Parts: sequence; structure tokens; C-alpha cells
Amino acid sequence: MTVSSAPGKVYLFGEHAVVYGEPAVPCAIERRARVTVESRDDDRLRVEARDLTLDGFTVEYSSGASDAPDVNVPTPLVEAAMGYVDGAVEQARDVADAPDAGFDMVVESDIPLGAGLGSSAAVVVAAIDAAARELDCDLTPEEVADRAYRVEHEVQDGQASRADTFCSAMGGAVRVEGDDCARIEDVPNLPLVVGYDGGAGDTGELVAGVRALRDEYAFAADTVEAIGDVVREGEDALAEDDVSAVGKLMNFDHGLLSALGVSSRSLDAMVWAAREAGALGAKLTGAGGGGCIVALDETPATETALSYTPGCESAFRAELDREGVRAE
Ligand SMILES: Nc1ncnc2c1ncn2[C@@H]1O[C@H](COP(=O)(O)OP(=O)(O)OP(=O)(O)O)[C@@H](O)[C@H]1O
Ligand SMILES: C[C@@](O)(CCO)CC(=O)[O-]
Ligand SMILES: [Mg+2]
Repeated sequence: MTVSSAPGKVYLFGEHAVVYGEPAVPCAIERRARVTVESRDDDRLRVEARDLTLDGFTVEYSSGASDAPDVNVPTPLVEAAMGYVDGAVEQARDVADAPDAGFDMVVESDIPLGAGLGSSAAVVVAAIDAAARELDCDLTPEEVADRAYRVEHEVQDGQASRADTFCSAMGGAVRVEGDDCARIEDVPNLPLVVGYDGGAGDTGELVAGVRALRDEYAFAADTVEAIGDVVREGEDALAEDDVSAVGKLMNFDHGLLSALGVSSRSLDAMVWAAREAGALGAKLTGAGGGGCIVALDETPATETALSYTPGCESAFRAELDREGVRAE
């Protein structure tokens, strides 16, 4: 039996624009997905995803066969989850040159689903690492990141950046621009606060919406480029330990993301509650549409204000996780 875990993330800057080659800076946070893998005697795959409903569910199907999974959760959710886990298993079989390897897998996660904290990337990264190790193949975090990116790219219909998967595999704060991925060492201590509206957004759909706007209007394409400019300024602010400038640039980034149509009433309400409570900055994180915001505040004021904000289901402090994928 092999167990791996990998962290979720928040974006300080640059989601969406990163899909079109602008830079982005995500930070891993101390909330993880854990995947347990055990080899089977046959080529089947049995997946238990405990977080997909309150009760969890079990799906059992043969690799490559068309058996309908035996489950009681909405089909699109199951299809997406199967896409991620299937994709991860394919990568591990490829690494180990074991096309017929079968597994029993259990997926557990502290990361809310579809809420902008990178649950999909964490599940794929942990699943590839655990399944490959179960087949006696140790991958470097960089190799896991690259293979996990291929899976996200496929599930998101060919529109994904390397940002979420690289960040989850490596941990810490990272910078991604196209195929260039690097860790940022010496990030200042960032007092991250997350607000969660209890909802979710469909990453594939939101990315497609931004792409359509960008194709239709030159000013939407300019908005995407402007996000790139905000990120570059943000990187300078991080290098100078200027946390209040980081906050100001997060606010600007949120405005541009909102113009691109990926915010929502509850995300905006949480962003304004954080700002009014004295946060240095606040923005949505991840694909948007619903889910989470991230704010900077070293005092408890933002967390308290969010907990009283209608539309906010929970608020919590998030610590930077310097460790990426790891064996448990
Ligand atoms: N614990 C889990 N068990 C099984 N599948 C999961 C789990 N967590 C996430 N997933 C899969 O990931 C999907 C959510 O991925 P999606 O990219 O839409 O959101 P996210 O990664 O949480 O947020 P973002 O990409 O905006 O940071 C779920 O619908 C499901 O298919
Ligand atoms: C919206 C997006 O930029 C981040 C989702 O967490 C999509 C991606 O980078 O693949
Ligand atoms: Mg995702």
C-alpha cells in the first residue's frame, strides 16, 4: 500500500491570464489531498472518492472498458473525477511500462472541490506519485508536475496552464510563465486569509468564457495582458518584501478578473468585506465563478468580518506550505 499527499494553493496573482502565456504566482497552502493506492491482481481500477458527496461514494470499473460506474452522485462530477483519476493512473502505467496494472484507490481531501484552491491538481499530483511508487517508480516532483499537467490539460479540454500542478508538486510560492516554472525562494511572510462561499465554479467553462471574450474584444485581450503587468509588479513587490504593495496589486488583479466575468456576487461581497475590515488586499483565487477569495491581513479582523458576511460559509487562515507532493 502506498500513500501520497499534495497541497492545494491560492493565487497571489495571475490566474486565467497564465493560460495565455502571462506569468502567475500561486502559493501552496497547508490543505492537502491524500491518495492511497494498492495494487490489484487484475487490471481493474476501484476508486473510492470520499469527498464527492457528504456520504462519499465508491465507483468500480475496468480500465478501458465501458462499464457504467455504480454511483449515486451527479454524472458530470463523477465524469470529471474519473477523468482525473484515470488520467493519473494512465501516467503511472506509462512510467512503469505496466499497461495492465490495476489498483484500489482511496481519495481523501481537505481542499474544497471546485473552489479555486486547486483540488483537482492536488488529487492528480498525489495520485500519480502514489500509483507510480506502488509500481516501484520514484518520480521527481518536477516529473510528477509535468505528468499532472498533461492530465489537467486533457480534462480541461486542452486549456490549462502548468501553474496549479507545478505549485502542488513543488510546494511553496512558484512562478509559472508558459513552460517556464520555478520556485520563488525568500517570499515574505504573507498573512493569508481565505473566505469560502460554499460554492464552486466549473474551471473548464470559466476558462472558455475568458477565451471567448478575448477573441471577441481587443480590450479583453488587453485586460489579460494587463493582468500580466500586475503580476510583474507583484513579483517586484514580493522581492522587496513590500506586503502592502502586494495587497494593492491583488486588489487591482481582482478588478481585472471581474471585468473578464469570472467573479460572482458572493466573491465580490467577501472581497469587499475583507477590504472594509482593513485587509491589505483581497481577490478571488483560481477559476472563480464561486468558491474562495484570498486576502492579506495579519490581524483577526478580516477573518471575523468574513464570518459575519452573508454568502460566506467559512473563513480560515491559510499557511504557506513549503512542501509539495510527499510520501505519507
Ligand atoms: N477529493 C476529491 N475526490 C475526487 N475528485 C476530486 C476531489 N477533489 C477534486 N476532485 C476533482 O476535481 C474537480 C474540481 O476541479 P476544478 O479544477 O474545477 O476546481 P479546483 O481545482 O478545486 O479549483 P481551481 O482549479 O479553480 O483552483 C472535481 O469536480 C473533481 O472531479
Ligand atoms: C483559471 C486557471 O488559470 C487556474 C485555475 O486554478 C486555469 C489554469 O491555469 O489552468
Ligand atoms: Mg483545478
